[in-house]
Amino acid sequence: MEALDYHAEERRKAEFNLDEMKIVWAGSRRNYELSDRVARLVASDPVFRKDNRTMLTRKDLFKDTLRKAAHAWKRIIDLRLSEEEANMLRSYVDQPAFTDLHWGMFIPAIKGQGTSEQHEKWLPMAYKMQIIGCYAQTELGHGSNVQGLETTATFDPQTDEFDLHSPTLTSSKWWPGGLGKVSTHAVVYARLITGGQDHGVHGFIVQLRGLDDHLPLPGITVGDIGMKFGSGAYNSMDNGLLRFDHVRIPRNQMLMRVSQVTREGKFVQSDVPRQLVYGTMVYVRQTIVSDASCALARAVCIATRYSAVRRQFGSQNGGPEIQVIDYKTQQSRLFPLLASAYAFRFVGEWLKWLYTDVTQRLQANDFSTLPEAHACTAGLKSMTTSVTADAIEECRKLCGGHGYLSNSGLPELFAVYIPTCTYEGDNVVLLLQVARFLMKTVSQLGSGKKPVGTTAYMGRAEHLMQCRCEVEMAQDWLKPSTILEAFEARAVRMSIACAKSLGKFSNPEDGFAELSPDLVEVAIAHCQLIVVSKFLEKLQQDIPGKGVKRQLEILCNVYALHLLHKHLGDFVATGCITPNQGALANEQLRLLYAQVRPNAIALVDAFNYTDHYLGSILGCYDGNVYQKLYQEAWKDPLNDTVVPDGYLEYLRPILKQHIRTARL
Ligand SMILES: CC/C=C\C/C=C\C/C=C\C/C=C\CCC(=O)SCCNC(=O)CCNC(=O)[C@H](O)C(C)(C)COP(=O)(O)OP(=O)(O)OC[C@H]1O[C@@H](n2cnc3c(N)ncnc32)[C@H](O)[C@@H]1OP(=O)(O)O
Ligand SMILES: Cc1cc2nc3c(=O)[nH]c(=O)nc-3n(C[C@H](O)[C@H](O)[C@H](O)COP(=O)(O)OP(=O)(O)OC[C@H]3O[C@@H](n4cnc5c(N)ncnc54)[C@H](O)[C@@H]3O)c2cc1C
Repeated sequence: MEALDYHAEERRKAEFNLDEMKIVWAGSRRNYELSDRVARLVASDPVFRKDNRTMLTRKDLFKDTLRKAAHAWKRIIDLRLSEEEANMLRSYVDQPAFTDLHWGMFIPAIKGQGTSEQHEKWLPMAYKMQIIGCYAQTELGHGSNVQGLETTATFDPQTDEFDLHSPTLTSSKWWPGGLGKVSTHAVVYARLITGGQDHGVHGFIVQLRGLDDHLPLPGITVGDIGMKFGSGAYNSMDNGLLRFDHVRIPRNQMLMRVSQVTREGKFVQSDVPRQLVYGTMVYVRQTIVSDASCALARAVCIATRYSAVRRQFGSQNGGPEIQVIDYKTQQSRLFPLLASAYAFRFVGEWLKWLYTDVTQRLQANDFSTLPEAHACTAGLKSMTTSVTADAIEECRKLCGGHGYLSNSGLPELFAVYIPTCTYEGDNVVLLLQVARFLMKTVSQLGSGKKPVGTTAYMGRAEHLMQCRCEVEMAQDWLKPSTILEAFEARAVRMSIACAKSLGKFSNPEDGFAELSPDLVEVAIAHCQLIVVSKFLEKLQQDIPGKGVKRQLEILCNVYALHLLHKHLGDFVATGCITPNQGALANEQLRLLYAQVRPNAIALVDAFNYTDHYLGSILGCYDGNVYQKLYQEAWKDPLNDTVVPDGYLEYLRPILKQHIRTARL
């Protein structure tokens, strides 16, 4: 018997080859096949069930997380999965866990900042999970300001050891994931002190718990920091606190790629830039951009599928009501988010390439592209996560009342996702880093130093400052060069205007602080330009499959023109376009939405998410929403009994009070 599919008609409308689009989304046929296989493996395994987790107490949720992590590890070993497959498996398990930090930060920190001897000693144990580690940087008093950390690591030449100490309450490590209850080790960031001199913040490998009894080692106080936002969600993670009372570690546990301390206690700064101490954050910010596209795609998939099932108003002669996806307002809220998911996917792919490139250069002692890699990872992490967090909430609203049900999957997705705007660098703080980079680039424009990479457009500032947009009809906005020039002109004009305003301050730092809200806008304009330009570059590639490239062109235009519409004030105020050209862009946008409409369901099918991973009744593949909602309601523990617990103690006395009152 053929399976019921409420979306069958929608799927028939698609004007492109879905299988080829799935490959574009996955990045390659190989990636598609790998991720499809691993996603199904997880979905079919009862241990990875997650539909009940919002009902669990914190302790039960945490134990469930440990069970899943142990089972995942067993599957990884038994099936001899590669590192890439293992990472995929953990991400499809879809439950924040200590393993994210062990594999995502502890190991990369040792790899990036350790020497080859340190790699040889620590990495084999970490890869086999004989030790489990976390990334302990943030403190109670300081997170963004890494240079303000207070934990000290004082070298003692007598014993050839460092003495780790938390001198104040605010120096307590606070937030590291996996620290609270699991990690046996941590990379701890502390101020290095030798011979009474402070050499700033460096990383140290520190054992926290006994490998036999899991008890904290002498001098170490460690625990969980408490419940976080939402039920379920990030509470599966043991974000922790940590204090040191003169804990001793051997000298060779300082990560010594960037700087060294000799046996005599001499501090040696190698020719590697000190910013490499921040290298793990650059790596993780890059992964967060790709993850943003996944989270956004997930929310959009749920909202799109539900919008095609949900009908409201407009029944004629007893016929069906209108699918809410056919309302223009629904399309104008939903389709830009769909386009953004694809845009973030492609910029994430490009950022991965940039990161790989900078890593190879660093190995060859070429540090020239490090500032750009920092600016790109910081800016794109900030922009994509802010958009995604807002988009998940928008998708909830697009699903009306049912979006607020836990089993829509959206509340939990939101709760898990939103800290991404804060961790790995507060989004505003990171945009200010991008702005610094841009202001520096502008200040060097007259010096003959040609801007390269993502700021190459600034080298054409003279043209971009006075060029005029040539759009006369709505369809003129479909020309890639017209779109690109409008975004470049807006970014360069905003940058130069800010640089000029900064020049009016006698103290540049005062100016930077005063103008920081404008500088944030400049950074956003630059990041949006990067995303638009990388989407356009993607379209230059050979993309096989009937109609696939055409759909991507439509999505790229939707992405760019919705931004133009949203930030019309910037584009018009900087004289990049006229108000009439802005209106034509909006007209074109409406036409584009009509082209997306028949393909919408297939465009979200291309994400290839299993129902398990989506975790949403509203987004399930077959669209059988109402029956599933009805069945699911009966599974709620409140429905275990017809009359609720507490009736006799609390309800009945109130309900019966009129009888007593009447008797009085
Ligand atoms: C299998 C699993 C796969 C993936 C999972 C991955 C990960 C795990 C999952 C999720 C993550 C979960 C939790 C998150 C964990 C954390 O949150 S860890 C803590 C993160 N903390 C931060 O991000 C702190 C943010 N603050 C900073 O980064 C910096 O302090 C600052 C950049 C804001 C400022 O630093 P300062 O030292 O004060 O710098 P400055 O004076 O402003 O700048 C000096 C120069 O250095 C340049 N620079 C700054 N940062 C970097 C960098 N990272 N890389 C390269 N260069 C950098 C800056 O541009 C300045 O350059 P100049 O040329 O202008 O001198
Ligand atoms: C779920 C979660 C997991 C985490 N995991 C880890 C982990 O594994 N390891 C770890 O070390 N840390 C971890 N952290 C800590 C995280 O990295 C920090 O919270 C983050 O870097 C932000 O720093 P903060 O908390 O000090 O924010 P603050 O800097 O105190 O920010 C507060 C406000 O001040 C503003 N602000 C701060 N500085 C400036 C400025 N210069 N200019 C303008 N505005 C400014 C910010 O925009 C924000 O609005 C985690 C945090 C969370 C929420």
